[in-house]
Amino acid sequence: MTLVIHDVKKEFGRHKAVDGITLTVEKGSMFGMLGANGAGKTTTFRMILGLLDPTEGYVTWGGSPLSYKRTHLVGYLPEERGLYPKLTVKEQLLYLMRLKGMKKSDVIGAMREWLERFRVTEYENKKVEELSKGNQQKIQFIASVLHRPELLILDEPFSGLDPVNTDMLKEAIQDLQKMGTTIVFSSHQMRNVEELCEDLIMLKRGRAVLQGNLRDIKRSYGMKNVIIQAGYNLEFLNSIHGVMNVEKTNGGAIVSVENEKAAEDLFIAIAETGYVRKFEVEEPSLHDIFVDKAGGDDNE
Ligand SMILES: Nc1ncnc2c1ncn2[C@@H]1O[C@H](COP(=O)(O)OP(=O)(O)OP(=O)(O)O)[C@@H](O)[C@H]1O
Repeated sequence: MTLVIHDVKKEFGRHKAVDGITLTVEKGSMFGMLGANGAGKTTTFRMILGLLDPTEGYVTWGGSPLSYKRTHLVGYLPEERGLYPKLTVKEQLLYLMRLKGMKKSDVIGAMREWLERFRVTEYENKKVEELSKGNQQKIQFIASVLHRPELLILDEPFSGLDPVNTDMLKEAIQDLQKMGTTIVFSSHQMRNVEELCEDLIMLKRGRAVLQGNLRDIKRSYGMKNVIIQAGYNLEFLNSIHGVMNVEKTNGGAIVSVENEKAAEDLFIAIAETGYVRKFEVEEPSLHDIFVDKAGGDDNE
């Protein structure tokens, strides 16, 4: 089973929310969908799920579109969390999983395993509205995976979770991947994306500004960070061609450069100036790449 998104566009009136995205997600992989607010992530998820029809192009899972008839194949954690506040956790999960065609006894068994895993067994018979936001989110996550979907779509799964719960959820997601689930998720927390996914797409105004394997992207990305330790003021480096930013640190600076050539020029400049205790060229973080590519308001 492969998820295929082929030259997909979605227009709302004259507004192009998604403007020609093509990507493939192989079975069992974890794929990151990144982009600033309004870049088109949720709209793309809704088209994958068959909740929205593309204006152009197509989306398929295992060769055909996901319609309501194939809803048991997919799990979805929507961005706007939508549980029924007056139902208990058990009633809620029973209701949602019956819609997916699951037997009551199977739902109860799987639910108890998940509640235990997320350390919330005491909430089984509590109304959803009585739970904290983070715990509601755990329940909603459970609702998206209880029926063991082949394809799991997670829209901002970590938002609103504390660090302990974030780690718990991360582990659960990784375990699902190990079991063969194909996972597509969005997150504004780049650290989580770096930890979890191998491949990604970065959207800006509905278009891909970057796409591919995360490690390849980092390696081939021109921009680098140079970590320097030297006992004198390094602000003069600002005037070197290709230097984007000089951030002072304790005993030195972190200098962002446009390419490796600029790093070389830096090296020569400071070696001529005085003693250098440390000079290290680092690949950019995904955060740096995001700000460089998907941030800002320019029309690249
Ligand atoms: N039903 C709709 N009608 C009109 N415009 C819409 C509709 N849904 C989304 N849009 C617009 O499409 C664009 C993309 O929205 P989308 O929700 O896909 O972005 P996103 O990347 O998920 O953003 P965020 O990170 O804020 O969740 C936005 O400009 C949004 O206003």
